Amino acid sequence: MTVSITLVGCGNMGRAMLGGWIEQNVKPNDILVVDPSVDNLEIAGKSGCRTLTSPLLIEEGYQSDVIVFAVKPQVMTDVIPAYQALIDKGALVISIAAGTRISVFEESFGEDAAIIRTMPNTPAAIRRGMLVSVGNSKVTDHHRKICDILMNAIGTTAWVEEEGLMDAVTGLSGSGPAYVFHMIEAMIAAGVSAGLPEDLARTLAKTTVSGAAELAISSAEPVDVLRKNVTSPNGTTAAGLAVLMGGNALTDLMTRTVAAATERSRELG
Ligand SMILES: NC(=O)C1=CN([C@@H]2O[C@H](COP(=O)(O)OP(=O)(O)OC[C@H]3O[C@@H](n4cnc5c(N)ncnc54)[C@H](O)[C@@H]3O)[C@@H](O)[C@H]2O)C=CC1
Ligand SMILES: O=C(O)[C@@H]1CCC=N1
Repeated sequence: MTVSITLVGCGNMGRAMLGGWIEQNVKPNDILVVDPSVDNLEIAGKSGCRTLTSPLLIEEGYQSDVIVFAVKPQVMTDVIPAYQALIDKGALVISIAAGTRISVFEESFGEDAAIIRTMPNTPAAIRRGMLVSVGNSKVTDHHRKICDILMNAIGTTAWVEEEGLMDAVTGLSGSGPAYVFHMIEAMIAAGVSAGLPEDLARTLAKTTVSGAAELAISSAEPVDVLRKNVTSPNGTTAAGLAVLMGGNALTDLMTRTVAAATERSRELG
């Protein structure tokens, strides 16, 4: 099945998805990108897709199977009314905005519109994203199939049936890459402070995080067993983990981190 896509907003996340779709052989001809930023359109245009700075420039006969809204939550209500004609022609709506509820789209497009809210993350750019979706009652199996085609092209997908879960999804996997990047930054700084040259510390930190994540995904063992496999009795890892796990330090910090992001997602709604 081929899917024609209108991508509204081609910043960090729009670009990540676009890169993944093109890499997965979605035809550039089947993609229209709308974004007022000429710089961002220039980058998007390099993939061969069509680009426009405004929805006012969309020709009358144009239609697409799906409109993906990838603009900031704060401007969403101003942006979406200009796409009513495409919705009237039957386009499925997918929004990736943090916080913005399905009801915001229903209020603008009417209750018959099929709306999916998806939370991706930036590793979608290398087809390693995590994408979680929830749909309204107008979303059919056909719509789910369209969404799955787009999202499977750029990562691992899951559906939830309860929209309320999307705030915690956003707090964990949507924002999660930033937590991991910061952990890599902290590991580099720690390596330097332990005496390593910065270049070497950077390579060691990135490769260790990437290798450990790959092992966690590919191994049949649960992650706590993988952790124990590294930890020799009275060895170096035990000494390090006594700091990281002492008083539940990292778990407490991560719980507060995800809770703060989850709460912010609720506020944005
Ligand atoms: N960056 C991330 O890791 C993730 C972001 N999101 C969501 O994705 C959405 C976009 O976030 P980012 O890409 O990070 O922001 P961004 O600021 O990088 O991109 C937003 C884009 O929207 C464009 N834009 C502004 N007004 C527009 C309009 N009227 N019509 C079309 N395009 C317009 C901007 O020029 C820009 O290119 C947000 O709603 C965010 O919550 C979701 C998951 C992860
Ligand atoms: O920081 C944000 O609001 C967006 C949503 C998830 C990741 N980035």
